[in-house]
Amino acid sequence: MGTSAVNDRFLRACRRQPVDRVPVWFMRQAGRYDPEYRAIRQSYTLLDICREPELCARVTRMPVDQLGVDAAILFSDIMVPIGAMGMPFSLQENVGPVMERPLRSEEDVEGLRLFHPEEALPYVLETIRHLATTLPVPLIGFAGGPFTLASYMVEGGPSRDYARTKAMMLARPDLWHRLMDKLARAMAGYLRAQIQAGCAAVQIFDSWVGSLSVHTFRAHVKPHIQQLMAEIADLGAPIIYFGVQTGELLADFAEAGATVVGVDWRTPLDRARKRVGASVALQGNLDPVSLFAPPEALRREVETVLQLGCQSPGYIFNLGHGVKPTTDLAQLQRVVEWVHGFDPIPSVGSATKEELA
Ligand SMILES: Cc1c2[nH]c(c1CCC(=O)O)Cc1[nH]c(c(CCC(=O)O)c1C)Cc1[nH]c(c(CCC(=O)O)c1C)Cc1[nH]c(c(C)c1CCC(=O)O)C2
Repeated sequence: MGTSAVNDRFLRACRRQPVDRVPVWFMRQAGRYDPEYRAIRQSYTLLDICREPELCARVTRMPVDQLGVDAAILFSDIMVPIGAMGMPFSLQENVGPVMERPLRSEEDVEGLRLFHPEEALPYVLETIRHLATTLPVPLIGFAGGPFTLASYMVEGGPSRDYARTKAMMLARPDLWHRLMDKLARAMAGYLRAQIQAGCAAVQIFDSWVGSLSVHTFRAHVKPHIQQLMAEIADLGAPIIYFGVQTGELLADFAEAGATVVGVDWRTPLDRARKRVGASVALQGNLDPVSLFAPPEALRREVETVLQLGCQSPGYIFNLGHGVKPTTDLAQLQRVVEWVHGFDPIPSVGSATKEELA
């Protein structure tokens, strides 16, 4: 692990160190846009792939070989550990996670198990151990954020307004805090195990946390996120915290202990930088829909994002949310080429090209 043969520009950017080129990877970079992935999905469900370490490692590696990205993200789903906590679910095509039975009562919360990752999800850790010694780039592990996981558990599936989740939060703050505390502790244990198995960094996908007002986020979620990140900080792996529509929460994300703050496309990266300060790195934030534009128009979008991102040290190029299933693979390849062709030097202040060589 961590040998010099591994391309480390992603980890350097996480730590706000000078880089030779801007690192790039894509949220949801393994998936349906890729014909090879679709072919595998003819014979295996998503959860089948997760449970087969060799196949899972192959799927994780595909975007590294095909796109030339600077990091791999473990192929899994934020719901995988929710099964291990005792809540069965299915992943339904074009819908998302659907719970067998939603979580609604005091007893439901008490019944959630704090699982041992090595016992409950050995195949995840086996996949990581295999990848950590064979990938040419760092491997990112991940977990869902407590609010986002709770939203699936309480609603029973995807939701537009998270009405039941917010109702529990406001009507039963005691119960809500017990649920958040359990989820934060379970995900901290899960992320610790992933890092110990060989993940070089982790991302917390709190995709739907941007649906909260700033004051409800601070009162009902932030302490648990802070706790989660504090519980894994001693391992030294960068922690990326990301959610959609979280422009107003970015300063709180940095304050809660993130090493890297993920930004969606609505907030310009220079504005995000002003909000988070100089002590964290930024990741984002090309609108995933711009990948449907003709190459010349896409290129202009990529350049704009790069110029804003590179104004300060510590920048990782990514989309503002996941790759859409109908995206053309060639467009992603072009983006990687353009990002790697961009001169990041203005972003590193006093360092010269010779010093970096
Ligand atoms: C909210 C969320 C989920 N899962 C995830 C999130 C957070 C990220 C985000 O906001 O996009 C995270 C996730 N899910 C998946 C990954 C794999 C790693 C990667 O390539 O990024 C990651 C990081 C595989 C997957 N997870 C899923 C797919 C697509 C379906 C499939 O291939 O069978 C993949 C590749 C299914 C899934 N699982 C979930 C949804 C909403 C869906 C999509 C439903 C659909 O459109 O069909 C829950």
